[in-house]
Amino acid sequence: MALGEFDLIRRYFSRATPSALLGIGDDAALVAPTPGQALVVAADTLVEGHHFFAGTAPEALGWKALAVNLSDMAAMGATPRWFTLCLTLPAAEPDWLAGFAAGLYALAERHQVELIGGDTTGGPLAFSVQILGEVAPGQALRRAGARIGDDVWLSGPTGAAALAVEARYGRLTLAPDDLAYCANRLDRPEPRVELGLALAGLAHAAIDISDGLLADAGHLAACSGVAVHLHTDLLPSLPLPPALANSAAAWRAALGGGDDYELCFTAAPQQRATIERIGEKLGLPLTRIGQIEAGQGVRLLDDAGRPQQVERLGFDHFAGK
Ligand SMILES: Nc1ncnc2c1ncn2[C@@H]1O[C@H](COP(=O)(O)OP(=O)(O)O)[C@@H](O)[C@H]1O
Ligand SMILES: Cc1ncc(C[n+]2csc(CCOP(=O)(O)OP(=O)(O)O)c2C)c(N)n1
Ligand SMILES: [Mg+2]
Repeated sequence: MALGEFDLIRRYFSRATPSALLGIGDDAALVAPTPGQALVVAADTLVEGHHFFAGTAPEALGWKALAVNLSDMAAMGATPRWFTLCLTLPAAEPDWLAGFAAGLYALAERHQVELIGGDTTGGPLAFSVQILGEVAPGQALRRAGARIGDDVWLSGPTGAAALAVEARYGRLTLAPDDLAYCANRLDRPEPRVELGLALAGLAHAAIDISDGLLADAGHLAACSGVAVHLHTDLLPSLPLPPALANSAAAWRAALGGGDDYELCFTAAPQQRATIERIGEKLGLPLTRIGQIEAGQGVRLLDDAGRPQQVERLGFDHFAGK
């Protein structure tokens, strides 16, 4: 029996929403933000063929649709609370929908965010999530705010997801174990929500790495009116065999690949010990990769402090089209 639009919503996307005043089923949802907190609002879309490959497991898609939005909450130092989901589907397939919902709710439960509404239409496969969170107004982590002399930090290593993209386009061959690691980083990114919360009020500026380390560090530099100096010898290497981890492909991916959903943030050097303790507590490697200087843009320096020539790297939906 064909699954209708309203059956679909009821069956797969209507779990209880105890933290909302009114959840799914009316013309809109009602939420009451915590008094004194600022509401934090972000949205991100995933489109087949642009953000994910046709045939990607539905669990991974449900997970990632929410993960990329939670990552924006993390980058703001916000507590995520509620989200809406706009689904565009070529067909209503029960197995696919059950998988998508399982991936979505697995991550939602982990971060205690509730799906409170959305929209469902027919069309080419795409998902758009809008997320709502909260932060004490003065504590939000912004792209602006980096100060000259700050350390520049990065969570996790970057580049694995972009290596998986290269492999899936057939431009790179990876051994099965290496592909499994990279594909997991691409399909199931872990949004660094707890890190963002720990950094709120501590870091001076932050951004999540979606378009690539150099591009996103460039956004932080531009918003803060400073230069970001990054040291190639400080960049964390991927937990992959050295021949791959040190390859030109891994290097390009780490600097310009994107899809990492790690946080790049700046903080005063006096905070080093505190930040290292946060990393240990969260079991998340936090690496000091550079510092903030007067000037503009991003500079990449080798181990002798010599500036490296870098091409304009980073993901752009419209560049070159
Ligand atoms: N179509 C749009 N209309 C209004 N604001 C937009 C639109 N697209 C992006 N933005 C805003 O531009 C800024 C940069 O967006 P984006 O690069 O997508 O950030 P992020 O990497 O955090 O998702 C954000 O403040 C975002 O809200
Ligand atoms: C099929 C496919 N091609 C390319 C990529 C790589 N890719 C797509 S979008 C993107 C950047 C992030 O997407 P965007 O919409 O710019 O997110 P935002 O910066 O708004 O968070 C990257 C690296 C991919 N994940 N899948
Ligand atoms: Mg965006």
